Amino acid sequence: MKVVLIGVGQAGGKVTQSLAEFDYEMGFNAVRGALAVNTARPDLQNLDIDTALIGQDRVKGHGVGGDNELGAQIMQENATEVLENLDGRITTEAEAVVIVAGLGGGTGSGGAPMLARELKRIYEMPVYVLGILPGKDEGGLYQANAGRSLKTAARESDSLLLVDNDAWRGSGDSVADGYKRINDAISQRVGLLLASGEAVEGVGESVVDSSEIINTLRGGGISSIGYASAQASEDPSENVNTITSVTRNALLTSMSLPNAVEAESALLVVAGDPERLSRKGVERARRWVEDETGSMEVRGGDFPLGSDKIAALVVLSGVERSGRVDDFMRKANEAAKSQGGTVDPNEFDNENLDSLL
Ligand SMILES: Nc1nc2c(ncn2[C@@H]2O[C@H](COP(=O)(O)OP(=O)(O)OP(=O)(O)O)[C@@H](O)[C@H]2O)c(=O)[nH]1
Repeated sequence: MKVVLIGVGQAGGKVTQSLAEFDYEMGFNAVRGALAVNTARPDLQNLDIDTALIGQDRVKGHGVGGDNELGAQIMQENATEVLENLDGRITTEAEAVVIVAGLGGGTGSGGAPMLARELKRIYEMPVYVLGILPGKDEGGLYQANAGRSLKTAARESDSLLLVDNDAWRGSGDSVADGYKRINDAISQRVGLLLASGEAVEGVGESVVDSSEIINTLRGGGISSIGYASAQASEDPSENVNTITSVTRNALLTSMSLPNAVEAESALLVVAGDPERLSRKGVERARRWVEDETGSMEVRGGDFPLGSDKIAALVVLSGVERSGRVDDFMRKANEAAKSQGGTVDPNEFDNENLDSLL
């Protein structure tokens, strides 16, 4: 799937750069444009992709210090300028736009949903938000910001792909090492998903294309992604079990939103050397995903890739009713109250979330 990426805020810019680099190094060419937008000048100076500094009149290039309402306002005032940076590429090259942001800060958390709204007013194509949830040890302001931003981003975009900062962090990692590992993991998983819709080798009926990604996410709400791989045998008949076991690992141990398995729809992409892939294995794994997620809408397909490994990439859509999202919203609500108690006590309850989605 050909996309334009727009990173908003510090985390958004870093992850966007990491995704663009992965796509370039792998030669996939799914990323047709990458722009980082921020209110903080120093965060942009560290990046090699195109950048746009906004809100200089308000914060003088210093960032919004976690104030996501200010982040949203600044984006609203500057959306036209941001879009001008990208217009040519969005209209001529892209099948979708992906906005990337950390949901805990100010610029990305407030700016990403606002930008999604502006893009949707102008373009027909899907607009997705890749949102990073603060880990459970991060401060109350981050949790409260993310709670608010999560609801709005899910409402304003065609799908909010959530990555929990605790999901792929190594146990002994420093904060910086942890970010590097998580950003690499995001790039690999999301990068492979985008590239899977662009596969050119061994084209056949079973190869995943962009429309399957778009249709899987069509229901809106919150989505998540997982990945696992294993060594493949040269004989495809010996890989039936390998395909089912990598699919189990991806869904049960490696999702970007852990413990959220129940879903409205799903996509299983099995990547590997076409000579080694087993149709029977892919179909068996796809049926297993149906049983596990309780979804009747599970798409499955291949991604031909020159490799001696087999990998499973699982995308779940409509996971907002999972206990994991409820838990997060409860904590965000408590954090919001302890930040000054200005939040409507019902704002984060589940029914309210349902009606917003
Ligand atoms: N995965 C990941 N998360 C990050 C990274 N950098 C920051 N974060 C997370 O992003 C959230 C903070 O958002 P930032 O992007 O730093 O903030 P911002 O949008 O630039 O907003 P302001 O700094 O308030 O102007 C926190 O939850 C951090 O843990 C990164 O490189 N990778």
